[in-house]
Amino acid sequence: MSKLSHQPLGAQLLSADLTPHGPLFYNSPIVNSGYAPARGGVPVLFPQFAESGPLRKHGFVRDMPWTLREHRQDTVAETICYTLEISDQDIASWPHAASLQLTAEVQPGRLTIELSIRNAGKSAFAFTGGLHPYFRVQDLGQMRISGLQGLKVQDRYQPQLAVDEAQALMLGAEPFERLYDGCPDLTLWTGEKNLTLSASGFDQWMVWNPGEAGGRQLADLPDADWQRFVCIEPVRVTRPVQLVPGETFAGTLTIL
Ligand SMILES: O=P(O)(O)OC[C@H]1O[C@@H](O)[C@H](O)[C@@H](O)[C@@H]1O
Repeated sequence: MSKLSHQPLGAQLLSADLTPHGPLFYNSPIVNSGYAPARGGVPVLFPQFAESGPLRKHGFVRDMPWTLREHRQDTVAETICYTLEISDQDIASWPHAASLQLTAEVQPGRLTIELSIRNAGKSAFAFTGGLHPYFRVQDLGQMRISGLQGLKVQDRYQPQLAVDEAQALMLGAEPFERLYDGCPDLTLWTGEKNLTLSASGFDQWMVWNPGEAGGRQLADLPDADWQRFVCIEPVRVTRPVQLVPGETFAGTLTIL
């Protein structure tokens, strides 16, 4: 039986069943009509994180059809690989050429997701972005994240906060959006299990949840479901990735 489900739109991983933990990601039951990414799973953000530049929010590749190049499964592991080629003519506001590849591999006790981006054009470009996993939690009030203590932060709702001093991060009904300047290994207590999150290539964690009122404003999220996930996103935001022609960036997220 398949452990991964995914869709070509945005090369979005929708679910991953990790032995012995079970399903890792939240998926909204409200399916977006038209060509929009699903609310849940793991959207890919490129070449702009959120509203940190002039392009559309979170960039454009989550709204583009990728090509499934490989789907392999044996008794131990299951692997998928999607690619996307962008030419310098495709997006008027971003006249660059890039080859993107998203691979996900699940085996007992480990899920690895890798995003690689190659500058396939003739001039250098810079980008921000990353992976946007919606980790499923039993109840947001029980959820804890440890490993963030001592990191410098930029908090959307508490701009005066400079450093996170808490031993474990807990969220409530207020909206939460905090960019941590560093990407150490984290432990996520979901209310049912401890997951270890590690990243490479990315250099910041973004932690996001819309909160109760913010969740109600998201048309593709049932009113109570803000309590069922936390997004812990390995990203590049403050220090964009610079790629000269032919150069490749690789960023991974590993979940144990
Ligand atoms: O609703 P979207 O476009 O998928 O974005 C969800 C959230 O994603 C987070 O990464 C951002 O920090 C938030 O600002 C944003 O609201």
